[in-house]
Amino acid sequence: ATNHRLWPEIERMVEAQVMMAKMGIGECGSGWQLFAEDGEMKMYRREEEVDGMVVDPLKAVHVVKGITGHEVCHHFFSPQYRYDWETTLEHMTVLETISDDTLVFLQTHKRIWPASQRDGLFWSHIRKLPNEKDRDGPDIWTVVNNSTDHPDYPPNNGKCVRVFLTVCLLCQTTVDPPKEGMPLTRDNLSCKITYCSVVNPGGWAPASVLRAVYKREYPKFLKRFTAYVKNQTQSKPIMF
Ligand SMILES: CCCCCc1ccc(-c2ccc(S(=O)(=O)CCO)cc2)cc1[C@H]1C[C@H]1c1ccccn1
Repeated sequence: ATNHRLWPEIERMVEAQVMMAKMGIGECGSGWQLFAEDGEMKMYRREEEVDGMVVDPLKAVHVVKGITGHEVCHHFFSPQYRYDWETTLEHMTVLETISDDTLVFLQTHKRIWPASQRDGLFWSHIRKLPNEKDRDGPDIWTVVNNSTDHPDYPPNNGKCVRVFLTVCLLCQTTVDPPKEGMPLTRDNLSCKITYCSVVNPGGWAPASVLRAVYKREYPKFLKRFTAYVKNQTQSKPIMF
């Protein structure tokens, strides 16, 4: 729905986030340090603080066989799967359905001692993008999540401290064509996933605690989420 109050912001954020996600780590500016690696998954972060609070930008790249970018983005965007893969989630509500590709979420995350509990209120938008490199190749799919306001849920008015986040999941599918006359199967699929996130914890939390939490939670999240998508799709028809 292009006539919604958030539309100009969504357009601007999607364009900016997709451009950043497409850039390699080298081009993304200096200061990226590899902090986690597991097979094809590589996680980088930049150490940044705003008003003394850790807001380390994170960029992860991963290559997963047997699934498509559409399937990855569909399972990331759609609320009905979220409790299955988002382990730090305590509660999730869809506050607004702006259109079938744009939702507003309110999420409370489990408290991480000794910091106080956090919640996040953000719009989430899923979009298919043309594959510029290979016109007749599979499309690129992306989901962008960005903090927003909602009149009924002002920040920090209850038990939770409101986090401010911007997240971009960008997926590029590659099809390795089967032998002449053989059917296309999931063995011919590979998906390059780029996950970028900046989470401002919203209120003070010890830098050492935050960095330890991110170091533990982000690799776990991406591994668990991609394994979940593989599991959910393995016996289903391919969704391009
Ligand atoms: C003292 C801790 C303060 C920060 C707590 C917090 C809040 C939200 C978030 C977060 C919110 C949304 C997203 S998402 O990618 O849009 C998916 C939808 O859920 C992702 C991560 C993260 C964390 C930090 C736990 C850390 C953490 C890291 C990866 C996963 C879960 N938790």
